[in-house]
Amino acid sequence: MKKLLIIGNWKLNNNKKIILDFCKKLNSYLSTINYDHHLKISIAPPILHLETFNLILQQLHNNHISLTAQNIDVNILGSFTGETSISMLQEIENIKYVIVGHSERRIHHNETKELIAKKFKLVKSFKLIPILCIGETKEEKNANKAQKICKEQIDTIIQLVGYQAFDKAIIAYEPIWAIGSNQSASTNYIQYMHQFIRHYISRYDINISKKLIIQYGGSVNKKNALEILSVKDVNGVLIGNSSLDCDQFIDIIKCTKLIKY
Ligand SMILES: O=C[C@H](O)COP(=O)(O)O
Repeated sequence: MKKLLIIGNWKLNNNKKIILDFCKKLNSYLSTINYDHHLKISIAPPILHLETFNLILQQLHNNHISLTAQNIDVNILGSFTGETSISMLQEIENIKYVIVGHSERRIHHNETKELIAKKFKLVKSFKLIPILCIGETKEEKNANKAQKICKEQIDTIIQLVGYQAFDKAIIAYEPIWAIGSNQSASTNYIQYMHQFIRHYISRYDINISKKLIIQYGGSVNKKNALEILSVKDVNGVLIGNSSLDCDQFIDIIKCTKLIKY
């Protein structure tokens, strides 16, 4: 049975009232099912709401939902107005994962591969789990460069941290053209890219590659989740829009029960 990690990335959405309702509903659903420990569920609210989310989870005696940070600064402390550091995040009890290199940060905040590698290293050194987002643009896909782009994004991490960095790390393959488009990549294409990523890591270490969690992200919804999660080399999904609605998020979780191994 493969491990599955389902994460809702709320990006810049939702408020305290919605968090409360969402947590109650999701927690009560999870407490009614026979919880499968091959399945992990996490939510990445805006950083401002992580502490609120955490307090609500504690009040609900939650055992099933962890928290993910959408980003961190590359500095640990100092004069960096407006930033949040990894050491501050580490104080929040339920935080487990940190997203690094999301394409929206690469594009809108000019994050370079080198900066992302530094953030990845920082997350590892603070014993949290980095989720490295990689993926190509439509133009790069059309030019047959998708694998080259993903390889380069992985290589920058390996150059700074070594291939061992991918032990207990996560890669989220998110083709930029599929994000927020309502049109996910086809399952054949997802397997083609995920297999490539796993094979690429296996050239360094076969055991790390076998255990590597590779999530898919890009217009996952309750209609396509089952077929995407059933793809051989998919170990979970990173969900944007469809994670904002708790009912739809629960429907996606329900799909994990239907996967045929
Ligand atoms: O982090 C999530 C991804 O960017 C996917 O977003 P989406 O599900 O809205 O396409």
